[in-house]
Amino acid sequence: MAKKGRKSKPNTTKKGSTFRLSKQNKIILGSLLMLFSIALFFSFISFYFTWQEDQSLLTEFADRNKEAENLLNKFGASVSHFFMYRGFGLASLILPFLLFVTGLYMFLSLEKKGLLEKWIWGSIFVIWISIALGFFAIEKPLLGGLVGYEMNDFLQDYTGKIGVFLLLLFGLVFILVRLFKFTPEGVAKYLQKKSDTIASEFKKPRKKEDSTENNLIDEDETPVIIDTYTHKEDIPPLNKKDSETALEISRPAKTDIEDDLSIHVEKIVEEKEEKDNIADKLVEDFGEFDPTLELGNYKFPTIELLDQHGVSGGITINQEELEENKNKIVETLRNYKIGIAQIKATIGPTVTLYEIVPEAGVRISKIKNLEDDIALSLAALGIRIIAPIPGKGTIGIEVPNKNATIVSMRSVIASTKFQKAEMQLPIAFGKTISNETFVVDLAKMPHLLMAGATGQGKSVGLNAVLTSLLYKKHPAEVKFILVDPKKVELTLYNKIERHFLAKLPDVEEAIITDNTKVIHTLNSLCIEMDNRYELLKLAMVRNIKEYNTKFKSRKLNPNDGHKFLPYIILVIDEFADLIMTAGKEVETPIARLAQLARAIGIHLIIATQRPSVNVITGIIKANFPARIAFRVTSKIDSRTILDTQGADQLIGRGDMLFTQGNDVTRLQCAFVDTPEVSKITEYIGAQRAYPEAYELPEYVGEDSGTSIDYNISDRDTMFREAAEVIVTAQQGSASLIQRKLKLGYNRAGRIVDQLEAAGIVGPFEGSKARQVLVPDLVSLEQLLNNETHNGQ
Ligand SMILES: Nc1ncnc2c1ncn2[C@@H]1O[C@H](COP(=O)(O)OP(=O)(O)OP(=O)(O)O)[C@@H](O)[C@H]1O
Repeated sequence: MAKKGRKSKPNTTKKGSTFRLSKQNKIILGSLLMLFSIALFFSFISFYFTWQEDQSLLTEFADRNKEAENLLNKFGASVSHFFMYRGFGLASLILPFLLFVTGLYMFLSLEKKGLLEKWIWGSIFVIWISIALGFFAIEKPLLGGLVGYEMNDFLQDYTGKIGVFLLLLFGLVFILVRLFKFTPEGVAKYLQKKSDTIASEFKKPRKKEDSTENNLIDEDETPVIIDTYTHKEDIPPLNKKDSETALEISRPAKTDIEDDLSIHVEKIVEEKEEKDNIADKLVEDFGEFDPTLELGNYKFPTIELLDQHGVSGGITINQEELEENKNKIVETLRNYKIGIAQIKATIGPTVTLYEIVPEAGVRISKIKNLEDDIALSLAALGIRIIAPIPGKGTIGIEVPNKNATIVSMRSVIASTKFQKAEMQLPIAFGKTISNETFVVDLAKMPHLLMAGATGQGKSVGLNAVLTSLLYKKHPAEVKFILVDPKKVELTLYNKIERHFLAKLPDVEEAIITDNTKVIHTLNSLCIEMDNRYELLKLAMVRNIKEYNTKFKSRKLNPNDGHKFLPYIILVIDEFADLIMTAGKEVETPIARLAQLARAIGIHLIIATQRPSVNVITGIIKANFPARIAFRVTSKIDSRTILDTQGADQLIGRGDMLFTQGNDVTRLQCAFVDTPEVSKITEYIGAQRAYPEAYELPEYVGEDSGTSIDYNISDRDTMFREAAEVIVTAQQGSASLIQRKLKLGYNRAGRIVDQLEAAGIVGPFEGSKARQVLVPDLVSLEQLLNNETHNGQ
């Protein structure tokens, strides 16, 4: 079929082409016409200047001796005489133009569609112009030519001069309306646009070059009008319409009346999914979901509940001390032949940072090695040398102030930095060495490891974290799970149980002091984590923030199990104690939570006195990038917690190092005393609360086979000795107990099972000896004592 159709086509074209010129002929004829038109044009122009001289020659056309003045000689003189003098005068110039266009059409084999129209309009123009110029034929006969003069004369005989004028005017209107599509509105619009352009240009005459966009519009628009009037054939009528519409849209405010504006796009915006529509309607009717509404009258604790510790008015600078320390540093370094180019001091609350720029050629390691010597010469503890200070190119020597200033919690809470912090879980830790309030987002950390020897400020640090959050967060937004094996540090928070704490169902005390319950809570948290991930998946969001935003805008239906999710913060004080007694049972869920819980708003804060490697294991460390070190007793401990030394050189009492990756920042922890915490919790506790603490999912513990032996009274009489043997040898094998204590195989095996249940050795590992979970006899002592306390 297709073939047929294709075949028939050439036939028809062939038929048509019998009347048409071939392409070559078209080119030949086209170029001939164009050249002829050019000849005519030059003849006509030249005729205008030479017609008088050449007039006499017209009759002697055949005489070859006579030459005409016209550019195209006798031919030019004759043809021009015919068209210009005897014909239409100046209007004859249109003729070469029409011939040229026709020639061009042929030359380029263009569609001849508009050509006839051009000739018709061309002829009308010729007649109109020649009649119009015929008015002046007596003085200038060439203007209108003979035809113009005669026609003018003829018409004047019947209608008079005014009549001819009116007829010509009508002719002009006819041409404008038919050819240029002139309408009164079009003229008005064009004039309006012009005046706008002029007005705007007057307003900002200098900015013309900058506002290229406006210029483009203006420049574009003006020619569009002119184009449509002058080259109607070149631009199809549709284009013209388009350009007119475009004009209206681009200036709706100015060209349209206000009624037109009010019809605008709102209806299109309303076209949304049905689901969103419902959500929008709900939001419209009830407003966004407000999780704080249940405790709508909740009042955040006031700043007055916190005390202003130490001197008010910030740090006092002791000029003498500064000078003295500077001299000592310079002197010590000079003794070792290290010259200083520059020295600068920044006074912090606890330490002053002396930044030195050594003279050229001094090795940094040389200064670093002098740490002890500088400390000796300054006769001060806690000197820390940072060589070089990251990003500064200087060497820092931190020297403790003789009189440290206490950074009160009140000052950091009141700071603008904290008050204006746009963070999900802002924590004001304290102040930096340059006395700036240090605020970080726990949600970004996303978990925090805290270590420090006893009495160096860990508990105060934990309280600072909790206080920060209590000052910034509504009970609906954040929940704490507090694990406090010491039983005294966090008990104050009992008062806010129904506001801020989370607990397992059917558990009396929200604050967990019993290590066995921690395992249940951790597993329960893992279930909560899995549940939350499921909710996030259903809601098709990636994190808790997006989820809660979607829930607030009522796009998630509570009937599908969706609910507002508060952040859950698990705080464990004395983690070492926990891992010693529960080992893997604690480590595994903690590692799991640490790895996965960030997106669903569960954050862990773990504090330990003993930052040894068997407490802060590799797996835990890997998942806690944010770490805080208070003063520790050895360089090894410092390395364990921070991966660098320095924490052993701190001065204690809240002097701490914070790292969240690479940089280590020295901070003075904000001090919040127990009475202050007590006042805050009382203030919150006295307010209306939820009926219950936030309930965590129930966890049904798997009873392991060895748990029967957990009963302390059922233990073998040789249990303690066996434990000591195992811990001393750091080798968990039954044969060792057999040999050392001269026991039978079965009895030794039973004791090993009991040791496993007590968390002293790890589980059975085939041919390998069991892992010993307690590092030394002191820890063992502590563990066994704890057990007896808990057992009572
Ligand atoms: N930021 C601080 N500013 C001033 N003094 C502080 C600061 N932090 C702690 N201290 C002082 O150090 C003492 C011990 O602090 P804290 O109880 O926090 O130590 P800790 O590390 O928790 O000890 P432990 O591990 O034995 O519980 C506090 O009573 C207080 O006097």
